[in-house]
Amino acid sequence: MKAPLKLMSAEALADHYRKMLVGLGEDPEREGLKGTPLRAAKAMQYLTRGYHESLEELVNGALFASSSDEMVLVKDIELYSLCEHHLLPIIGKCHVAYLPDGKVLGLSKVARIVDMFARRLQIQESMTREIAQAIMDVTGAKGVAVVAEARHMCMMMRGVEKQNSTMVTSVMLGTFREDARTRSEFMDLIRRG
Ligand SMILES: Nc1nc2c(ncn2[C@@H]2O[C@H](COP(=O)(O)OP(=O)(O)OP(=O)(O)O)[C@@H](O)[C@H]2O)c(=O)[nH]1
Ligand SMILES: [Zn+2]
Repeated sequence: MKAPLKLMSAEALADHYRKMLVGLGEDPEREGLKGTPLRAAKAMQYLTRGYHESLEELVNGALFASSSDEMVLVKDIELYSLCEHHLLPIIGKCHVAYLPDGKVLGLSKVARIVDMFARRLQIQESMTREIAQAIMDVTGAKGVAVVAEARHMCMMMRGVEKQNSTMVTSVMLGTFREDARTRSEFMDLIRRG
């Protein structure tokens, strides 16, 4: 997913929030709302900051030579994203595994890669695929598996108003796709409490 073509300053974006408040029948000059347009603009910029991050800068060389060819799994990484249809939160967790091929990635970088794609306007399917592909590109692993489990506020707070459904998406690349045993080892590990 590409970054937006033209970026606005927080102040310019705040003007739009001010208009939105008026459109919603509110008074943006009342005491409680005075700072809100700028705060909301900055919050939205923060929640979409993933557009402006680069994989290279984020990984910052934290790739280490290793002869291990055993599965590396980072599970239960918190996920906060925004759905591109309603701009409402997607909240959940993500499990990322890879089979190293001579290189392992700094542990925190796995979570940073998840955030880089979560902090955009997303649909869960694309986000899952983008995370998997990025882990593959960075590590040159033999295989990558990503499972995301999330709740969509657009389905809970409005619309169909279902409070208990979770969307689960998975992307398997390389060995995880080709070898059922590797895939089921991963699935067993993430299901374990
Ligand atoms: N596949 C997929 N769908 C999503 C995701 N996030 C939101 N949606 C869905 O996007 C769809 C948009 O449908 P529309 O009919 O255009 O919008 P809507 O009238 O607000 O739909 P309702 O939510 O059913 O009220 C809805 O079915 C949402 O549940 C996502 O990450 N993946
Ligand atoms: Zn939505």
